[in-house]
Amino acid sequence: MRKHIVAGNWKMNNQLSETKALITDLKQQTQTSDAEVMIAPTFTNLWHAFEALRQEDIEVIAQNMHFAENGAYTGEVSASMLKSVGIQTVILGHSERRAYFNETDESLAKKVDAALNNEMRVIFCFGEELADRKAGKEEAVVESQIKNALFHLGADAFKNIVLAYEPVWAIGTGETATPEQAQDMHAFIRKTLSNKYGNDVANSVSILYGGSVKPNNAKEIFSKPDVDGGLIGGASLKAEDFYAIVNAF
Ligand SMILES: O=C(CO)COP(=O)(O)O
Repeated sequence: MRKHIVAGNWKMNNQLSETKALITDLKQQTQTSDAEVMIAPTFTNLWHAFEALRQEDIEVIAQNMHFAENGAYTGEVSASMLKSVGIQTVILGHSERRAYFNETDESLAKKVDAALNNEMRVIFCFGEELADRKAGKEEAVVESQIKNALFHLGADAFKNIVLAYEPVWAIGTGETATPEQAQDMHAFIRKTLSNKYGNDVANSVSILYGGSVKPNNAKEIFSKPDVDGGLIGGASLKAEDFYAIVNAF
């Protein structure tokens, strides 16, 4: 049975006081689903969030990290630094990182290796742009993003990889992929994994959908057989909305 996961990507939102307030609200919510729940605050709030949620069933995860262990990389944060403040999971390859910070499949492959070498879990994001979909190239784009960043790994590594399909045209736009579009792509992703690593690996990897998931559409998206959870942006900034999505399983 694959794990259900609902992760809130807070992006560059919430100062410390706002982080404290949102965590207080999150603690008051009731979980009725079996989903693993995660939140990804910005770097400056990770330690506070980790300490504040130590006793709760909410994992605090990071939005990004550098591939080097340490050294002259001004402004960057390494895997071991994240681990030193309790963080075990990192989001890598978000489309905003690819678009605004020049992240490439090659640099992402190095980041994935660094995270796994530090025994961290990776939520690896990818997804096509609107022009790709209009040209009918969405599967080819997704396949190359996955192959280039992950297919150097051995099958065992996939125990610590979660995939997140986030079509760029659906992020922050209010436009969601239809549940059928999400299912079709998730099934294609699983087939791509199966062709390389076999059915056991393909069937064990959780594949999340991200892009304008809201309380009113989560249930339908999560009802699809190859959708194992969601990576939630805007709606993760309000505790009630986030838990309405967590409980949509
Ligand atoms: O980018 C996302 C999660 O990583 C999705 O963001 P929205 O839910 O705001 O569309």
